Amino acid sequence: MAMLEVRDLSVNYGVIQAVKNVSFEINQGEIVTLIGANGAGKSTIVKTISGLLKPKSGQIFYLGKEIDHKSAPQIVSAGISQVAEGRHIFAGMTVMENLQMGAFLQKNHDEVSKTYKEIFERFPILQKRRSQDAATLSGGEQQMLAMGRALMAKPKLLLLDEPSMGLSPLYIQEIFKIIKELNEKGTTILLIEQNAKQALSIADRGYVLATGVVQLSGTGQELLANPEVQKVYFGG
Ligand SMILES: Nc1ncnc2c1ncn2[C@@H]1O[C@H](COP(=O)(O)OP(=O)(O)OP(=O)(O)O)[C@@H](O)[C@H]1O
Repeated sequence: MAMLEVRDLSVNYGVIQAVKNVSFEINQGEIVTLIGANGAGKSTIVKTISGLLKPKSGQIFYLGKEIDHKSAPQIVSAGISQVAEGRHIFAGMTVMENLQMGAFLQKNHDEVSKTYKEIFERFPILQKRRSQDAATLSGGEQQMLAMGRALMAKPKLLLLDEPSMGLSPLYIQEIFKIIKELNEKGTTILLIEQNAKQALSIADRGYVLATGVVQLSGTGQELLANPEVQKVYFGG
């Protein structure tokens, strides 16, 4: 059984059909990437998995249970956390306060303290900046904070929407390294990226989306070697 199964999913914004009969699955322990141009429907899929949008038709199953009718907090409680595109940290709050917001569903204080420790080990810069307002962080640090905040909920499945967006090459390398390490430590990952080459090189499997439809799928290596992917995404 797949950890997450998206089955024949269609999502509309009014009359705009953003996602059309999309099906894919994520197995426990995998990094799966969805790649595609602007407007392909990637963010819409992520928002629908995390309960922020409702499908027009189709179903989403998580660990065998249908979740597409559940609320966003119920989905976080079930073990799925999202890091939204553009990060959306709370700019007027400190780093520590932002992390606290990520633990809003955690009742066990000892467990929360342990999670802080793990986050600070993973992102030492956040510990260094813990009393600073989040607005004063660099773009890369804000991305780390957004990831750290999502990890405070101890997700089994982490949804990352364009984590490399707007970052300098050095930070992009760092973020991809962290994603790989998180996965090696047991977090299953859905990675949405425009940075197709890097996403496919760390992904077990990938799906290529165009105008709301899955056009290609395969292992990360197969898609990297695919002439069509090379032409469209890597410039030939
Ligand atoms: N709130 C909205 N209202 C109306 N249409 C929307 C809305 N959000 C997205 N869309 C449309 O839905 C389609 C899919 O958008 P989506 O943001 O899911 O694509 P994406 O692949 O994530 O693109 P990007 O890489 O630019 O974030 C696009 O045609 C977009 O214009």
